[in-house]
Amino acid sequence: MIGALSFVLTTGPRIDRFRSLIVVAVAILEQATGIGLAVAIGLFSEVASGRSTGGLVVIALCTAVFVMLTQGTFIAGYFTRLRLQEEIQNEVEHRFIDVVGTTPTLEVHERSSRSDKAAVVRGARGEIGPGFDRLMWLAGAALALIASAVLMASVVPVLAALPLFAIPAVLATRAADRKRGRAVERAAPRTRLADHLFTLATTAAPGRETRLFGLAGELRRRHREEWDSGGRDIAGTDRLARVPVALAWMLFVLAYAAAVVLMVRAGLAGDAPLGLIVAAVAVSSQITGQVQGLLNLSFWTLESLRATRAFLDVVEDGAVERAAVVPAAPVAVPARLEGGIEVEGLGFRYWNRDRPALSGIDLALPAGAVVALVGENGAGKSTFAKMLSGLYRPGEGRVLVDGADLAQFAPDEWRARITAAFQDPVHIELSLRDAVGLGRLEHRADPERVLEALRTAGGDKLLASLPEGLDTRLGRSSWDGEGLSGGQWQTVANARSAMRRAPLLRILDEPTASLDARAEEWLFQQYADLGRQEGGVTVLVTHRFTTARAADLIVVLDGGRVVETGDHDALVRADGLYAELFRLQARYFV
Ligand SMILES: Nc1ncnc2c1ncn2[C@@H]1O[C@H](COP(=O)(O)OP(=O)(O)OP(=O)(O)O)[C@@H](O)[C@H]1O
Repeated sequence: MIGALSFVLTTGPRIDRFRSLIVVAVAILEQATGIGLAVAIGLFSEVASGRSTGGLVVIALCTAVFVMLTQGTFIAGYFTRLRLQEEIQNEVEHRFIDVVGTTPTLEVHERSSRSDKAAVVRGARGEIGPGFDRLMWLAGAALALIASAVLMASVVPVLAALPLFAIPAVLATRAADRKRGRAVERAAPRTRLADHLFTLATTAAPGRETRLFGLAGELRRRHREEWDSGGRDIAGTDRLARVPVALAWMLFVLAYAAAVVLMVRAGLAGDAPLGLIVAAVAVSSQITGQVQGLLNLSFWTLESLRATRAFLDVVEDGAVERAAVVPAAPVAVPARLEGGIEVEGLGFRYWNRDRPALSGIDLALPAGAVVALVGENGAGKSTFAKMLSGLYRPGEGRVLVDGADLAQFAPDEWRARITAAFQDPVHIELSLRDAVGLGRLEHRADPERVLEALRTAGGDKLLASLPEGLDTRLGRSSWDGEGLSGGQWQTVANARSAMRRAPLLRILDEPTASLDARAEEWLFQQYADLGRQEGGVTVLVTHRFTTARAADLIVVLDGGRVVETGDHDALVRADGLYAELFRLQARYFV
């Protein structure tokens, strides 16, 4: 929590010192209003008892100026406070994007110990921006409470101890909040699932299937179930945790009642001037409000601190991963592949799985070769492709690029030299020029380069069909753009991957799944020719044996292991799993 506190205290002033100063001033002045008015009433009654008209006028004027000053500062400072909160929020969100969007591996999205934390931050990130403001108001409220205690103590010294009776209530609230925080973290997998169900039920892409299968009611029911079961845990924790808060609060009320009795007695005994007693009684009437305010502010401040701590955890985990994955003195990625990529004893297990997804993989992928990865669903093809791109860290073994261990490369540098197209590509809803050009940021504005990439991916027909050519807006979820078919989105993604020239590794993870036969044939031929000319390794994950048979090397995976390798003729002769799967598929085409 100390780290979160120091982050909250320093981020505001670092981003905007002037606005932070105003926030501090407003927080303190606003809280001083009650005390100031109580003192004014005390002075008023003192002067009134001396029948001094001039004195009364001066005090009335001073009171009016004081009220105008405090309320004016509050009103004038309102937008400054909002603006500072937005600035902090912006900074935090940008940093979150930097960390979560650039960690070298996919662990932050897939390893639950990390993805749950990231989900908590996504859900509670709105609490981080107001953290500085809440903390300052909390400090202001604490100062006001102390000032009230001093005033009351000047009537009856023992009353200085009154705020101490508020401490158990504050501590109990803190403890209750900590328990709530843990319950929220425990409920994170359920809330994430509820979010997913909400997205399924309310967004465009799944809308077709949810209507066709009449899923709205079912999704609503499950969403409610997940939400309720997560919420029940939080509510149950809240209920138990609030009991000590209520008891501590009662203790304070009793102490307050005793304080009032003591002050009235001092007044009757003539132990203090009338004005002071009036001010002390006036201030004591505010104590409950002050303590209540203090408790509310501590709750909200703790919410901010908790969200900040989760954010800092995500940042720290990202830094730990970076330190483990990015070598201090990286080896340069070769300009061109000479020998090829070798895989030695490669093994990998997903974090929530008992069985490895890949084990004992030994392979040589020669430079310039087209390598087809085939195997049944769940055999490990996509996992292997992700290992080659460095998106997962090998549990065992290593990947060698021309003899250099992939782990010795800077991940960004390696990824800048490879390219990939996936079966379920991201629909980048921008102009066609951007959706393709983003494959190579440096050349995204170069129309020749974008057109060439579209040609390579067989996107000429798509381009010709769009009303504004490269400037056509794509997609209908984010704006009123051109709707594309599944195959057309796939073509855009394939073109994006073709923006990178002469990659050392080209991963094609079923990029032809939604393409027609002609488009698939064209695409495969293009990539095979490019790969052979440029000398990189082309890894093609496919279920279509008509495509796989043209590869230079076919690797058959089964249960995370390589069970066969060779070219089509050799594998058919070997009459193993490949031959069986090939015959099964061929049956439908002859
Ligand atoms: N993110 C993940 N977390 C946990 N397990 C996973 C994850 N992704 C895949 N797996 C598991 O790893 C194994 C290999 O999956 P992978 O996606 O690599 O198979 P595949 O051969 O590409 O399958 P398909 O042909 O269906 O695309 C499967 O048992 C799968 O359930």
